[in-house]
Amino acid sequence: MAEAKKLNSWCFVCGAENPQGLHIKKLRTEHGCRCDFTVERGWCGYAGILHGGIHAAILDEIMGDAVNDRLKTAVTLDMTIRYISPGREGMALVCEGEVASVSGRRAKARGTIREAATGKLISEATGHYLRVDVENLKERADGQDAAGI
Ligand SMILES: CC(C)(COP(=O)(O)OP(=O)(O)OC[C@H]1O[C@@H](n2cnc3c(N)ncnc32)[C@H](O)[C@@H]1OP(=O)(O)O)[C@@H](O)C(=O)NCCC(=O)NCCSC(=O)Cc1ccccc1
Repeated sequence: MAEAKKLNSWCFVCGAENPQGLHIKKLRTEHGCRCDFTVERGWCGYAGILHGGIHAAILDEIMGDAVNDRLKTAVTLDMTIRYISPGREGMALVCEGEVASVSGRRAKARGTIREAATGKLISEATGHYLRVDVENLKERADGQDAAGI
């Protein structure tokens, strides 16, 4: 548990130690995971509209956390996002994720981002995840660091 916390403490989405991070606080739900957040100016791209990459980062994190409840430690293999309505600077949003299916080491998850006040759908995603051995993942990353990759 302490090791998992250490591995996540610099997470771009939820890591408390990352000064460049989004500092999103996640909550377990009956069906998976959720977070509530407000769009900051620095998260926007064009004209005060939430950047598509930030949608992706938050959806991936929330779906991944829902999957981790079932597969322990998984990584994203792929994800697909539909951007339905712009998220705007200052808008309060809710992201929810849940596991759609599990088969062996693999899971499929789905997630949504909605406007908190109205429930209006802002974006939705599906993703595939694969259970991995954390130590192997860490060793691989350390090896790449050593090789300057
Ligand atoms: C570890 C692995 C995914 C697989 O490598 P290895 O262990 O060497 O195993 P191998 O290559 O043998 O494959 C095993 C099986 O998987 C299949 N398969 C493989 N790739 C794909 C594919 N792309 N798409 C579809 N399938 C694929 C492959 O065909 C094989 O299938 P088989 O068993 O023969 O039927 C490696 O490619 C990797 O590290 N990728 C980067 C992942 C990464 O960085 N993700 C982002 C960071 S996570 C995050 O940020 C979010 C988060 C937040 C919170 C919580 C959770 C998540």
